[in-house]
Amino acid sequence: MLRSRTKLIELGKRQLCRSMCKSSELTLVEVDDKTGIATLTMNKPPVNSCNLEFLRALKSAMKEIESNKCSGIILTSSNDKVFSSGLDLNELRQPNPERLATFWKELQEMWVTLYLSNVPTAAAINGHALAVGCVMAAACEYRVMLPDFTIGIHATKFGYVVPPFIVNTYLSVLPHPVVERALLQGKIFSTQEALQINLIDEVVNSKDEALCKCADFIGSFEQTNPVARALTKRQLRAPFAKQLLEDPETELRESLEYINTPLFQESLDQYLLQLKKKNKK
Ligand SMILES: CCCCC/C=C\CCC/C=C/CC(=O)SCCNC(=O)CCNC(=O)[C@H](O)C(C)(C)COP(=O)(O)OP(=O)(O)OC[C@H]1O[C@@H](n2cnc3c(N)ncnc32)[C@H](O)[C@@H]1OP(=O)(O)O
Repeated sequence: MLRSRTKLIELGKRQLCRSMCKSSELTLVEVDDKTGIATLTMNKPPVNSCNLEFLRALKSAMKEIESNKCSGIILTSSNDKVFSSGLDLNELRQPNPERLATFWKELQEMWVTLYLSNVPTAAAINGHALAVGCVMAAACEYRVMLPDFTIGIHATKFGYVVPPFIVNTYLSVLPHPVVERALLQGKIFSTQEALQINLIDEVVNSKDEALCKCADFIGSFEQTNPVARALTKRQLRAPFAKQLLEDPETELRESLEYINTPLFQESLDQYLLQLKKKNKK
């Protein structure tokens, strides 16, 4: 009882000393004056689907947080049911070639920025995290999730080949056989299933609790040297990012080619129809 009261007081304090750092329409950044932890809230209605502008806003918010020497990043969502629904599929449908190339480059850069961030990163998953939404959470160092939501990469279910950097994000969190089965089945996990396979670290009952856990995780590095920590993290993660760091053009070319195939475009049309139909029922 006493412990939970102390926790609540602690939570209150944390909320009080939070100050706004910088926000755009699509992202909101709040920095805790005491801890230096930045909470980056995704705010693209209705479901945080990643279009070009949103990917740009996310990347620029992360870079700004790093350059302000914040002590860590907590990634979360302003929507209390959806963390992120992944890529905005409208960006991939009958695309304008120039915009698609810019979009895909932004995706690559946003991923590299988050995956190799110098500061500790944690995801407070307060809603469904699908496809690239799951990838963003998995690119963080720590994940805590609310019950009764879903998380996973279901690309193969609707006819998409999974790009290598997405495979690699899973591989840096989960063992190879688990990744293989999950990606080939296009498996979407419930919160409880995600905990069982260690795709997430903990389950909590509220967003505030999720933010608190993430702050505690980031605080656990207080006694480490930030430069040594960042370089060690980079060393551990570089093999998974090697391909994108050394040759982003090949990944870009292969993805654009694939997105422009009739096979991809047809399955995308069908999938988008299904998504819209669901809402008309
Ligand atoms: C060898 C080289 C290979 C290279 C391969 C290259 C390319 C392959 C590309 C593969 C990459 C995939 C990564 C992705 O991230 S694809 C995105 C996949 N995401 C999804 O499938 C999520 C779909 N959404 C949902 O399941 C649900 O929306 C939800 C997230 C569970 C939320 O449900 P709910 O709260 O009920 O909201 P609605 O369903 O009503 O959605 C509201 C509104 O938003 C539209 N919408 C939802 N998600 C997306 C999206 N990802 N993109 C675009 N639009 C989306 C939905 O249609 C609704 O619109 P209307 O209000 O107009 O009906």
